[in-house]
Amino acid sequence: MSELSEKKIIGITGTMGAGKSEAARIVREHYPVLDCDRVNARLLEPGEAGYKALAPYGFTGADGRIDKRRMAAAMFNDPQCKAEIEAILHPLIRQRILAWIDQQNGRLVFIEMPLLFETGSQDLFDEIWCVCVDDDLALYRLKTYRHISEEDARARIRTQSDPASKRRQSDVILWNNGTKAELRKAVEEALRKEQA
Ligand SMILES: CC(C)(COP(=O)(O)OP(=O)(O)OC[C@H]1O[C@@H](n2cnc3c(N)ncnc32)[C@H](O)[C@@H]1O)[C@@H](O)C(=O)NCCC(=O)NCCS
Ligand SMILES: Nc1ncnc2c1ncn2[C@@H]1O[C@H](COP(=O)(O)OP(=O)(O)OP(=O)(O)O)[C@@H](O)[C@H]1O
Repeated sequence: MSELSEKKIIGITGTMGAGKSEAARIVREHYPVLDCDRVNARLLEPGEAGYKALAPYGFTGADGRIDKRRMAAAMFNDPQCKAEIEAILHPLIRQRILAWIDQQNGRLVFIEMPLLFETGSQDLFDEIWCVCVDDDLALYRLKTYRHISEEDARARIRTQSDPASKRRQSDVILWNNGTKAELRKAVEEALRKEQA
């Protein structure tokens, strides 16, 4: 168990488009799951800590909200800008994760964290599950179902650590090259092992 608490804290990670959210949706039917992309989106809302800290970057649109397309274009075309923004947002995300963990009473809690390894966050977790998919299938799904251009998806994926290294560092591998029903089976099997 983590030194942070008596709970078992499980991280769900994987490359962009691997199916983390899909896996998390199934886990959420049984256990609490924190979605770090949502935590980050919240931090970027007007008045929130991330929004305030990013004011000098001029990403705010006419409606007073951060224009995420503009922010993504800046970040994924300029490694220096990306590093600066991450240095602002990642510690804030970590703070929110710790606060959320503290509020949970259950024995098992899950955190969906895309950049778990990239941010060196392994220390937060008792176990890490990695959702994996072939590269071409991830790009196809992102394009077809999430309407993200292949170019934008590739730009993000290029900056993430490679899937094989994520797999090597994970305790459980959930392959998602098949149907959603097959992913559900794999997730439910992993959950059964936790309950055993
Ligand atoms: C660039 C931003 C504005 C794009 O917002 P958008 O709503 O389009 O995407 P969303 O936040 O839902 O992320 C979708 C996926 O993009 C990938 N991604 C997001 N941020 C990053 C990053 N810094 N590096 C690599 N990949 C990333 C992840 O696979 C993530 O699951 C947003 O992702 C952001 O603020 N990123 C910086 C904070 C961060 O690192 N978040 C991810 C870890 S919690
Ligand atoms: N087995 C599957 N069959 C068909 N579509 C799938 C499958 N798994 C996931 N998808 C779809 O593929 C897309 C990408 O999956 P998902 O959003 O879960 O990935 P993710 O790893 O959370 O990506 P991100 O890093 O962007 O958050 C979604 O539209 C999802 O519904």
